[in-house]
Amino acid sequence: MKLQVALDRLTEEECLLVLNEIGDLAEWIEVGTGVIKQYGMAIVTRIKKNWPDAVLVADMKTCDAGKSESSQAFLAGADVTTVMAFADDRTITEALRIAEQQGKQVMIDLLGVVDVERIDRLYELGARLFSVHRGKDMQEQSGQAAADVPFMEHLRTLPDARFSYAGGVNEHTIARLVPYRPDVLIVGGAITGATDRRAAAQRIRGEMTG
Ligand SMILES: O=C(CO)[C@H](O)[C@H](O)COP(=O)(O)O
Repeated sequence: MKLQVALDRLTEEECLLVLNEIGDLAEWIEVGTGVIKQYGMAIVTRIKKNWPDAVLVADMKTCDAGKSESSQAFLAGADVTTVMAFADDRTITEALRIAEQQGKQVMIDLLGVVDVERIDRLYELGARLFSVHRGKDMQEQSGQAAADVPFMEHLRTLPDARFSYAGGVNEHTIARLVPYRPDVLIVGGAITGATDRRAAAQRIRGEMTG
């Protein structure tokens, strides 16, 4: 299980500061959608240059123009770009085609998906990396997304499929996720918003392996 640290709602300098503090504890680094909107693709390039060994995820959340947005992300230095599961099939296939051409990956964000049939269709289209995602605004409601567990169980049955889990993961909620063996755990605020970020990241890593 890999740790992906999500850089969300931070300034460029804060992103670099966070990575200096905890970058060695995360195998995957995500440049958040809002950060990309604020600073453009240049911040993806800058982070890749400073952290060349990490798997760099540009959280583009593409929902149209799959070819051009995926190309943009990969050209900037991303290893993985995100595409929304509800996008048109053509958007998905174009993003997957560009990724394959360039030896990169597309992570399909399942935010908003309510049935496993869509997951099966995405798999049929060639998607192999998924993100089970409980959105920031969804987290305002109590409880977990009803589909989280069925989605994780279903994804485990698909040959070669890998998945991440994102949304409200912290040292308390992690215990319920570990049994489903996500390939990547995405953690944003619980690390970036902690007073002692390194201690928080270390505790989360401890929960992942322990
Ligand atoms: O949009 C995201 C992933 O697509 C966020 O980066 C992810 O949900 C992490 O957020 P947090 O841990 O703060 O809830």
